[in-house]
Amino acid sequence: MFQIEHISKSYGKKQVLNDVSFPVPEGCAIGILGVNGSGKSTLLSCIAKKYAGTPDVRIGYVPQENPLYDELKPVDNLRMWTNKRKSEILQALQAPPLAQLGIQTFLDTPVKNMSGGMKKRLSLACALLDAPQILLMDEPFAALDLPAKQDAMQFMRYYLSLGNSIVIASHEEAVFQFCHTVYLLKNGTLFDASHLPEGTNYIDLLRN
Ligand SMILES: Nc1ncnc2c1ncn2[C@@H]1O[C@H](COP(=O)(O)OP(=O)(O)OP(=O)(O)O)[C@@H](O)[C@H]1O
Repeated sequence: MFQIEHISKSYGKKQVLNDVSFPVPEGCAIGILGVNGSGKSTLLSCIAKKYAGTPDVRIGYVPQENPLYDELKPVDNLRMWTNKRKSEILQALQAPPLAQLGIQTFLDTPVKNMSGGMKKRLSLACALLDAPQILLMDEPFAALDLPAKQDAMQFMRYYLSLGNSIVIASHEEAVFQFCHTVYLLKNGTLFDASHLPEGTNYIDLLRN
């Protein structure tokens, strides 16, 4: 089990994260829930920065906005994220878990001609190239239609079944149905919201 430890972040005088720590058990999905501006994206990007290049764990990060270069085709975008050679990337795209994303079906399409769903899949592939054990996903379902959401969830379940873990930041209630642990991020602190009192839901939790 990996432990995320002591993440703090301020912008000027405003403290967004106050010594946030939480465990990431293998094979588990962890949801970070919070209202707009509560610091979800800040938390994921701080985790990605803090543990980049550490020998203890490999972490992949899929930011909210796609990190792709519009003029480039998929393989050239993927090359920006790894030391792998082009032939190794093409090989990786054909093996699980990357094969599940179906990037091979649009290898000749420049990013500027892709749909939102294709861009999301390619962004995910960028984060997965170096076989991370923990995947940080910021609003993974934003702008996806219902079938694409279902495909994304199916992929995430498969990725978890390999013993990997996912930390998801979102305000979509549906995301949390398959999360093993859900935290509410409020005033810079995480509260365990995995077991809601009877009769309450996540919207009540966010409002209070
Ligand atoms: N680069 C920055 N400079 C100054 N303040 C920032 C910066 N980035 C974020 N903030 C502020 O930090 C707080 C947390 O922002 P963040 O984007 O992490 O929240 P969020 O929970 O991900 O929001 P949303 O749900 O709207 O995506 C907000 O008040 C935001 O205005």
